[in-house]
Amino acid sequence: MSTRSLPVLDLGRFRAGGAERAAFVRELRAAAGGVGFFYLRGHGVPERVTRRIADLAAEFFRLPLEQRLAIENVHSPHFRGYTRDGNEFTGGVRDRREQLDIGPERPAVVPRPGDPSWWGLRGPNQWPDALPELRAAALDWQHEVVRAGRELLGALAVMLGREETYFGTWFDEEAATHMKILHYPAAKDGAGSRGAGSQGVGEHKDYGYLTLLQQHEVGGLQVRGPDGEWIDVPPRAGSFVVNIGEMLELAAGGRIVATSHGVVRPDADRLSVALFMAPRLDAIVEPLDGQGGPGSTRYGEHALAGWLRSHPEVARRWWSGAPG
Ligand SMILES: O=C(O)CCC(=O)C(=O)O
Ligand SMILES: [Fe+2]
Repeated sequence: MSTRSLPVLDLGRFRAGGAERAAFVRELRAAAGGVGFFYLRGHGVPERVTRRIADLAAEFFRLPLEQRLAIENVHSPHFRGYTRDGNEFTGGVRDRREQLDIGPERPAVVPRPGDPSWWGLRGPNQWPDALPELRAAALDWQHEVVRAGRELLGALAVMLGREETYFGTWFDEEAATHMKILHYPAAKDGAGSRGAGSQGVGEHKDYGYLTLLQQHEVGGLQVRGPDGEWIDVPPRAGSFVVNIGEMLELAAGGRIVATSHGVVRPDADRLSVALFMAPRLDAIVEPLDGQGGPGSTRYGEHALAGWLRSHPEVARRWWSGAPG
């Protein structure tokens, strides 16, 4: 285990312009091109919004199991809703976490012959009847964090020598933004360090562009450093943890990296809320200047493959004919 810690970047400096902005872009280059993970403050998301979602997340996971299961994701072809502890897989191994997946609130696409299957990811969410205030709080949080994420994408574009609006094309109102509310139950069996049975969520890379993560008091998140060592990412009040996803690594021609990370089972209950900034499902993500890495990728195909891998029950029930 490494004792190094991740850099803390202040997005307010980018907004300030001039020398501050230039300094921010330099720090961003070092952070995004180095470990690929950093803390972000100065993001402008009000504390009222982060506190509210934290409180409601805790309340949601305290609801009786049958109320959580009333919105289980097996009822949704769009992988929306609740996943019970142990029903998600990473690297073929069961994760020990429960979660609520919330995507953009849109009507399902009525499929026509020849339509690509990934359009089926579009559709409505499932919301808990027993906690009606969660809907507004989640959408409010999402709205605020997306605003910060867009600003950061603008800074990354500048860092890559492009206009601030460079990534905007695929991030219009059809963008496949996704939010996940997570609970890692305390490991009562002492499994909370790396080794057999310690997987809160297994080692993975995120598949979109950027992830902004709000963590509460209990840690457990670890990232792979450049030398393969695990670096602890403890919660920092008022900061989000940001990491680069696979599609942004591709879009940036490999100049910034998507870093592997995972969560070890904590010894006390851990809550986190993640926002995955992702482009439209029909986006064709291409390397900047045609440089480096694999060729262009259709985001919808990439995202669907990930969902099918991690949620086999939903895959069996709704997607048995889909390419996988
Ligand atoms: O809960 C966390 O801290 C990380 C979650 C994560 O990496 C993910 O869901 O992709
Ligand atoms: Fe992740």
